[in-house]
Amino acid sequence: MVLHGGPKRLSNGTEKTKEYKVRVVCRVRPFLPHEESDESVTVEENSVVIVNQRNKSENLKYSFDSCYGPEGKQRSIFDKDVKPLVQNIFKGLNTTVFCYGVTGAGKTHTIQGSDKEPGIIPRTLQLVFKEKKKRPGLDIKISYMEIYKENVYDLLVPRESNVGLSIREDSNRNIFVANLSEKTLTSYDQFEKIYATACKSRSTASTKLNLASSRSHAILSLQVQWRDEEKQKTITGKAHLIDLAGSEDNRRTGNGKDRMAESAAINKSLFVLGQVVEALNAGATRIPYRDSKMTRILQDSLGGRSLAMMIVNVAPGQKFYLETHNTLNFATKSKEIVNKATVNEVTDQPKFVKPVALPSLGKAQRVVAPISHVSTTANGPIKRQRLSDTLSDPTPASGSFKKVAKAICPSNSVIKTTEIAKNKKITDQDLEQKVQKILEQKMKELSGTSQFSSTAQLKKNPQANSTIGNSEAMEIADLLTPCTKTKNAKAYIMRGKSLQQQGELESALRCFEKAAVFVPNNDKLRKRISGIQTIVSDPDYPRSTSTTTRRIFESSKLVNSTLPMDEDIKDADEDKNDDDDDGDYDYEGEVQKKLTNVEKEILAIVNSGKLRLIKTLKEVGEKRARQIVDYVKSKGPIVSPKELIYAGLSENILAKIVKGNSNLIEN
Ligand SMILES: Nc1ncnc2c1ncn2[C@@H]1O[C@H](COP(=O)(O)OP(=O)(O)OP(=O)(O)O)[C@@H](O)[C@H]1O
Repeated sequence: MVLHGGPKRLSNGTEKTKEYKVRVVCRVRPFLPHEESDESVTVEENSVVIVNQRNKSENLKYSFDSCYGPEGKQRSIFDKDVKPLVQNIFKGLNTTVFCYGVTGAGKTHTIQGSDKEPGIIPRTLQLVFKEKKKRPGLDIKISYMEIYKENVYDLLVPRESNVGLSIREDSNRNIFVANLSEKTLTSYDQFEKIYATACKSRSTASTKLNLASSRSHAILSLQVQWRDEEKQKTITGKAHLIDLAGSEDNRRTGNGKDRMAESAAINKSLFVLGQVVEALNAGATRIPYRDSKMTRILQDSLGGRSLAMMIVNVAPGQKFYLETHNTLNFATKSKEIVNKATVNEVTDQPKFVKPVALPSLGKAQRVVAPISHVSTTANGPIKRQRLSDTLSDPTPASGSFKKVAKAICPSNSVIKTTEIAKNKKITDQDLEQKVQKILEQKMKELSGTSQFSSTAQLKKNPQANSTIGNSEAMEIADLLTPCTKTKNAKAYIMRGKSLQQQGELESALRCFEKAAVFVPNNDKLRKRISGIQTIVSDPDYPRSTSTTTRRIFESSKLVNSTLPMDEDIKDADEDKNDDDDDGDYDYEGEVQKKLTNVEKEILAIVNSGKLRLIKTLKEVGEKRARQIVDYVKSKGPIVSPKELIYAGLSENILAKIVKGNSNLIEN
């Protein structure tokens, strides 16, 4: 059943999961003192009406769940729309509110507000502290981050000690940011101080359209947790309050060089957001969440398990017509997105199993999960499980350690569950070693001979294992934890990379093929393999000559084998918990199919990431080549030359590059 509208319709019953449409609310801000007013945008009940500038006798009407005109007050929006949604955190649900709109449309005003007119974040915290008066046991925590130029930064730590953080996914498919700090709050005053300091750290700058324009997406995550003694459960609710950076037209914002890179990152992530919405509405099997950090973080809020509300901020006036039109169209499409709200409950651990101390687990497990609850149990089927995850949450619903151990151990296993449970100081490394032992024992049993190499040997020298056939290797891979699979894949990829650099393509190919056994869904790796296969199967491939000749031959056949290696490794990393790419819809493949042969050649040269090679392209001088290299280095291989628009190249220049290099095919 799909419920439309707001959380009012969420049942309180025993059912833990319900489908919900994203609630979309529109807010049109008043004219600012320096703006010339007109009547081109008006609000009628729950609709926004704009005058069609192409045919002024016509009006375009957009309907939403709620609409607020210029007189709309912060309090009304909160009380009528936001509060009913966010108070679902006291039922153990995840909720998200995000503001979307063009630069200067009022997003920061709405979500953050000012001392005189507090916005959604301070009001939500006031609500939570009011609730704490009724439930003193309520534990309140916040984290606050920004995504600036595609890097994630912690806004609760001093700017100078800030390093970019990684986004990860746990075995329950919850997205979280590794090493993001969180603060436990005991009073509203404490929150105000922390929040005021954090807001100052956020990246803002002045543009022609907004004196204090936010140059980043900011995400405040609030977590409330309490114990339900009656049900013997710990319940967690989360609210993610998000101020997206504004989409912008660089000609109108008057962005100079400094602002351009920021603007490219902002526009790209908002473009991907549009693609995510399109893909969700089209029912595509692959949703491009991973194409930007912001959509990756919003994954749970768009088509995920969070109750979500989008506030669409609109600037009034004819001069914003195009932006308003685009924003409202986007908002209309977003109304169709369906999320599945799930209660975050963790049943008490059985008395006879001692919990394993959290600090003894791996780094990524120790950090707080600001985006989704890491150890929820009512989140639907668990696809793959890390041994360490199981230990951190040994509840029956998430699969006990015993179950996992049994799956990979013979009955006379070297590890006993009780031994693990008793041993509070067990580390990930200990676990890996123990698992390795079990695997070696299992492999011996499988082979009955010494021709089976151990995984430890495989790691040290991936090539040494050439006697293992693929089916046997796959059998071994099946026994491994996702983490071990990734490690093995990485070892092979690294070895392959080094061999490829030495011009030993055939040996490199063997390594990449072995890596693929562990990460069979890694598309980039598959492409690399097929690229190398094409080269080595070429009758002219100079097999027995010097490595230099082979390298020259390879670079003359610029194909997928030249993808920057880190991409495969990154993918191997992500592969461990990800089934997204198993889907039938291959977004990158689809884009590449539409490329002309010249575009494909240009793409291969660009993706080589080599300055010297890129400079050989006509219309690409030193400066442009550097822009391209920097972009490919930071973002990985691009899928179409058109993507270079985000590297700062204009559409005109791109057209010239494509035209100017048509000889790449003729020659
Ligand atoms: N509802 C409102 N009432 C009064 N003033 C408003 C309202 N909304 C926005 N403003 C004012 O408009 C200006 C721009 O708003 P704001 O900074 O919130 O825009 P933004 O969408 O966050 O822009 P950017 O994406 O550039 O950060 C600010 O001076 C803000 O105080």
